[in-house]
Amino acid sequence: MIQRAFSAPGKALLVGGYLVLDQEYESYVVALSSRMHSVVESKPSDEIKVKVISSQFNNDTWEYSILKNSAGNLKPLEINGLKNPFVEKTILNVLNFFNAKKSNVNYEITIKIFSDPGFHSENESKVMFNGKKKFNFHKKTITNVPKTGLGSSACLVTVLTSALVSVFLNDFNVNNEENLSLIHNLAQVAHCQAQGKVGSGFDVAAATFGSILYQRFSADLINSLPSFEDEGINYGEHVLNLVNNTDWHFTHHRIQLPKGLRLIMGDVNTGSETTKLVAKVKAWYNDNMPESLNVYKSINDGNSKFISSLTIMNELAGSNVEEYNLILKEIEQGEFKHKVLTDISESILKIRSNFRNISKEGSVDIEPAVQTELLNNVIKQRGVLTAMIPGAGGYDAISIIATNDCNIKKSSDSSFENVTFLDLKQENFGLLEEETSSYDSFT
Ligand SMILES: Nc1ncnc2c1ncn2[C@@H]1O[C@H](COP(=O)(O)OP(=O)(O)OP(=O)(O)O)[C@@H](O)[C@H]1O
Ligand SMILES: C[C@@](O)(CCOP(=O)(O)O)CC(=O)O
Repeated sequence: MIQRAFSAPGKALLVGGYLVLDQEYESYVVALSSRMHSVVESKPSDEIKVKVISSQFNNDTWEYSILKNSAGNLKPLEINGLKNPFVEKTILNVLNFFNAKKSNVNYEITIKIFSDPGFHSENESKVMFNGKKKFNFHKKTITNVPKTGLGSSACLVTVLTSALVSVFLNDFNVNNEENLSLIHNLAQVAHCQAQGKVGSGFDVAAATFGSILYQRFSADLINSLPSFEDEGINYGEHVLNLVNNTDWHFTHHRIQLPKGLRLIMGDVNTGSETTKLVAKVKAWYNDNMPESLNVYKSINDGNSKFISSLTIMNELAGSNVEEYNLILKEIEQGEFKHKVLTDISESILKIRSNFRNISKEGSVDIEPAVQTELLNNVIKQRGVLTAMIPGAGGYDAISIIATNDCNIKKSSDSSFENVTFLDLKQENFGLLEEETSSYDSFT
């Protein structure tokens, strides 16, 4: 019995929301310390069987037998009629990919999934700690536990893809760029198919590659895949060609927040309305051309200035420590004189102002008034560089970039009474292989 373990980080899209749905625009995505995990056990078998267990959520279990249809495509069938589209599509795409490569897929595979605190509401849960990992256990099934917007499905698909690929690809190595690209491409296909739509994919990209500047791939790459049910279609060949032999023309460049700064995530409400918000913004954009294009270009100018200013801070931290320490002191004192600080502050204010205009014109709550008031109070705090509403916006979260010593989390200011500051931080790395012993007593 071979055993391996993997983990992938949640995400926060700091700038680039909505625009990143268009290949033209770049986004700034921070990977978070809340991670999801997969522990895989496999042994050769006379036929392929896959069992996925999520013991934290009422011991949810999905068990698949694999059928071969008339065209030779492998179809996972959950033996108890249970549904988890993200698990099913991941198994479908990985199996058909390796089947097309003529790899032996006859293994009995058991994969245990774990999610760190942070992905879901901790209410009505029991914390279990084995001395290495801490997980919350719920008496409810996964779909009945409120989510927090960190990208649980993207992480699930990424760690599940990695677990399965590690069974069929003996020398699978998360430090190998080609292997990472394989995981990314397979996971994007499965995630989009499971969601029934093609978002920008920033969440799967962050789960795979970590904190990144990200520009999306063309949705046509995935939308043009045939269905594995299509008569006479060798689905696996199409997946193999898309995943291995196609340039996706997307970009991901590693980033990290400048030295001495950290990300603080505030949870304001559970649940996110991303799909509805995206539909409303798209309608506003199409109904208000060409003015809406000008608004997007203004937002993109803000995004670019934010990104370039953080790059300058990273360079100064290395090339001019004295100047950089003065910059950090200005943030701590709440008096921005240095151009790089005024540029960052003004770029986010410009982005937020444009999003408030879209909110008003499109009747869509990207930055609702209550969040505007909260953010305006947050940025007055000493040690805070800037603050924004991550991703699609709405009511559920705020992101803050602050100095390591900023004590906003301990503030008694009544403005923050509805904010739960999450116990997580930014991480640079995406997919990691973990020590299987870290999960002892949970597995
Ligand atoms: N630990 C887990 N075990 C099994 N399935 C999971 C787990 N975490 C997430 N999922 C799957 O992902 C689904 C949630 O994905 P969905 O796209 O609805 O939200 P999301 O955008 O990923 O959520 P969020 O960004 O809030 O984390 C769950 O209903 C479940 O099918
Ligand atoms: C609105 C969008 O650009 C970002 C959504 O981010 P989040 O799910 O709210 O973290 C959608 C997308 O990129 O797929």
